Amino acid sequence: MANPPEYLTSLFTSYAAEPAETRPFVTLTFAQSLDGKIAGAGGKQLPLSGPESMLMTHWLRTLHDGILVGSGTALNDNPQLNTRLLPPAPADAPDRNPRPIIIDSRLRLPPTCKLLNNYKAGTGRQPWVVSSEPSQRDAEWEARRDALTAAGARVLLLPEHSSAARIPALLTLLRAEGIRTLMVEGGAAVISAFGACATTCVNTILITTAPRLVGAAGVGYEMPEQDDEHGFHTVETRLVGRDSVVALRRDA
Ligand SMILES: NC(=O)C1=CN([C@@H]2O[C@H](COP(=O)(O)OP(=O)(O)OC[C@H]3O[C@@H](n4cnc5c(N)ncnc54)[C@H](OP(=O)(O)O)[C@@H]3O)[C@@H](O)[C@H]2O)C=CC1
Ligand SMILES: Nc1nc(O)c(N)c(N[C@@H]2O[C@H](COP(=O)(O)O)[C@@H](O)[C@H]2O)n1
Repeated sequence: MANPPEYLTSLFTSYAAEPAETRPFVTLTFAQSLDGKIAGAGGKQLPLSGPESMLMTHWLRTLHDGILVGSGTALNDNPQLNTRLLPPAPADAPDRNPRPIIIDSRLRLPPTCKLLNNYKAGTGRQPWVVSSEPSQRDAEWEARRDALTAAGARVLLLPEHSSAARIPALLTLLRAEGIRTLMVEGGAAVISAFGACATTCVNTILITTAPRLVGAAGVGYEMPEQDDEHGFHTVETRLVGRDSVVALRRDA
């Protein structure tokens, strides 16, 4: 397959027709177990997605300008967030990788992480690290900023906001920096934070559910009750390999 599957692209076709927005279109997406866990005990990273739905996730990545994770995921998983599982694109094709964006107030992302190594190797875009708490900015923070910048990252500053205003402010900043479409992959705290403002900040929720049970010690997340009046509606339900994939869209 040389292009993303039609059932994915059709989720986003209306975006192109929308007028200029002040925030990116946001897709909140992750893989979970049947009992609603996204990681194992102690945050152990789990291969929940089967090969087919993992491939789908990489196609989904190609449909977004940016891909966002929290510092917890960046430190725990050392992710790559690129599209390396896809068949090679023609040499003259535009870069299909989304820009990795890490929310990391304390700038704990290691300069030796895979995201920065991939950028240097040409297998990923330059990571942006967003620091949002001025109170963290001391000599140590400045040294970490300098080390990350030297390693190739771009460090962006987000003015301090209340907890409820932080995600909207982040989205406004990213749109001003050219991110029109944003895929939010996690982890638990970030999913919960986007979930809490989903009716204004999230356009699409796409959840892959793997047929396994992780147990009570696994890492879960919080979502508000679905409110049909404020419009998240199921627009796709399908089996991808052994996993079920459900997509919800918020009404415009
Ligand atoms: N199954 C799946 O699809 C996925 C699973 N995971 C799993 O999730 C786990 C990591 O989750 P978790 O530890 O919760 O870490 P997160 O990746 O959610 O990162 C949390 C951090 O993000 C920063 N942050 C900035 N703004 C906010 C905000 N408004 N709300 C919340 N956090 C904010 C904070 O860091 P700071 O103070 O540094 O700014 C916070 O500590 C791992 O076990 C990983 O394997 C992760 C992604 C997908
Ligand atoms: N779609 C999906 N399925 C799983 O089973 C997962 N564990 C995840 N995790 C997310 O993907 C990141 C890893 O990405 P790379 O393989 O390194 O590109 C991980 O950090 C989570 O964000 N996703």
